[in-house]
Amino acid sequence: MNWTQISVLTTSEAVEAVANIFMDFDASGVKIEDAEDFKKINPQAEANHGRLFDMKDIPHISNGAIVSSYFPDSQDILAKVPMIEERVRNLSDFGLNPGPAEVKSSIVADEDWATEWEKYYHPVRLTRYLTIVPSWEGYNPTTGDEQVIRLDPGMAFGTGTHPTTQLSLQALETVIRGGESMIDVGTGSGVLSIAAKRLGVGDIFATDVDDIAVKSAKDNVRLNFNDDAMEIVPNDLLNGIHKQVDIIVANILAEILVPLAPQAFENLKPGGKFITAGIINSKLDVVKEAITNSEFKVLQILNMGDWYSIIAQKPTKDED
Ligand SMILES: C[S@@+](CC[C@H](N)C(=O)[O-])C[C@H]1O[C@@H](n2cnc3c(N)ncnc32)[C@H](O)[C@@H]1O
Repeated sequence: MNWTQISVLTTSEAVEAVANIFMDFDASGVKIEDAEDFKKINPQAEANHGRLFDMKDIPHISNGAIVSSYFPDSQDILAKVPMIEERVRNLSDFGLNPGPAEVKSSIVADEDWATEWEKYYHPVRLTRYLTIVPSWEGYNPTTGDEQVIRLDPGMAFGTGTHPTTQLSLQALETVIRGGESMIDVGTGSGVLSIAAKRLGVGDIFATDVDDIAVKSAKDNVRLNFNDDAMEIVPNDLLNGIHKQVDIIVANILAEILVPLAPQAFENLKPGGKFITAGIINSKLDVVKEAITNSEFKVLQILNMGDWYSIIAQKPTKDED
């Protein structure tokens, strides 16, 4: 079967939002080529800790980003290109720079696109303790305290290599002491829940609004633990969820974190930690304000390039 590939030339800060637009048009898959990802690679660190990319093998762009998506012939996506173009241009209303927002189309054969990225994805030690290993590669930990996360992200977001995921992993390493309960909102491939379990979290409840992500997270949990290691359900934010946990983590766009903040407050025990990531620099103040308006105390702000993560705490009973 032939597929139509639609590609948008945009900026690094807009890649997630453009990917979301494609998903709204029922794309069957999204590929991101981001110049920032390549600039951040430190060849020496890669050599020490296992290799993420083989630079010389990869066709890459030196500026901005290209987000491509794939549609079956039956969707007649070419007729909708003007609407896609308009949605991308309108990202400036949300404080994101859409860049040139140039849209191109081409025809690709079969489903090669679905597995194309796999050849660039290798084991990588992402934080002090966490190494992500693609499910199809063998790997032996190099130190005793290294925790391995086996992952086949498939169509779901979360290979572990995006800065927002890395910031979330670093924040989890900072707050986890062992034995906590946790909710992961927008679990994607399940990467944060699997990492948290490896770092010693007890009960984990993970949600995602996207059914493909829920399936992918379940498959990835099975790659690492037993089926019943954690509960993963389709859900929009924390609507209808009434729990009392020690940690809530959410790596989602800022616009979605804002309504999540009061729900997180309700679902945390006194003293519980709320980790948010997915925050582009222009949105940091908006998210911080939503967090403090919900009576959280901001403990720490982590930063990687244009991206931020916030660790906040619900006051303990004594602080009320
Ligand atoms: C940036 S990805 C993060 C994936 C993974 N947690 C990570 O850190 O790599 C955001 C995820 O949030 C999900 N999501 C978006 N809006 C949501 C909502 N309203 N409720 C629950 N999940 C949502 C998306 O489907 C996507 O899987």
